[in-house]
Amino acid sequence: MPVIVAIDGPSGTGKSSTSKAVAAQLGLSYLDTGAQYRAITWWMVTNGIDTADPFAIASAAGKPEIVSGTDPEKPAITVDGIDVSGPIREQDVTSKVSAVSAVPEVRTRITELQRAIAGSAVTGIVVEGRDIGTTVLPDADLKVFLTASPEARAARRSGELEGADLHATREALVKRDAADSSRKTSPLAKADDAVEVDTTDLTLQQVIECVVTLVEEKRAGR
Ligand SMILES: Nc1ncnc2c1ncn2[C@@H]1O[C@H](COP(=O)(O)OP(=O)(O)OP(=O)(O)O)[C@@H](O)[C@H]1O
Ligand SMILES: Nc1ccn([C@H]2C[C@H](O)[C@@H](COP(=O)(O)O)O2)c(=O)n1
Repeated sequence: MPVIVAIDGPSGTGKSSTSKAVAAQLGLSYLDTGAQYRAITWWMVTNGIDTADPFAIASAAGKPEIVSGTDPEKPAITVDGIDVSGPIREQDVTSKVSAVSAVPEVRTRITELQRAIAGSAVTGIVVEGRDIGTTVLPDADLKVFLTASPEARAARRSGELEGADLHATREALVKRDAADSSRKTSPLAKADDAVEVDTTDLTLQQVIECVVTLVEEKRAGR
């Protein structure tokens, strides 16, 4: 039986790093759903769609073809055949992704893709995002909700970007979390049956070991 693992949480809590490592260690597929929302945002920006206009976003939501790779060792994402793994991490996309991902037509489209990918994972999959445990895969075998203090998350993010301002980084991620948590459709939220792991004082390796143990316990208890 394939094992389905949902990992949700705010920005910078370690979802991607943890999910990739857990999937690689356990021989599972991996899906970065944030990358999918970033990819559709990139397409909107590139095609001159006004990202402040939910109606314009809704009517264009069905147009781009988004293809996600599921190999945790080399995550890949294309839009209409173009590799967008670099451009989707740029500041312009990051600042607009919350607005685009709040549009219900966008969520319906991307959720369908996510369910199809999870359903075809032969050994199982680790899917990370904001609404995986609550909405996309409510029957997941294991749900984990990662948290960390805004200070720890900002320090982690600033470490990735040369010359980043810690205060500005903290403000930007708190603002994005607020937008993602307060949208009407499928907001960032912990599922009632998710295991919450506060990663503030844990190393990445400790978080990975914790989640691997939780998956193994689930598998053993089946
Ligand atoms: N427990 C940890 N201790 C220290 N650094 C960590 C920890 N977990 C993750 N990191 C580092 O923090 C940064 C952000 O991690 P990651 O991208 O996995 O977070 P995320 O939750 O997926 O963020 P986002 O939702 O914004 O994509 C990375 O540089 C990663 O190496
Ligand atoms: N399941 C998801 C995943 C992501 N989003 C949105 C909200 C995030 O701010 C944005 C980018 O995610 P990241 O790459 O930082 O993990 O995508 C969402 O609404 N639902």
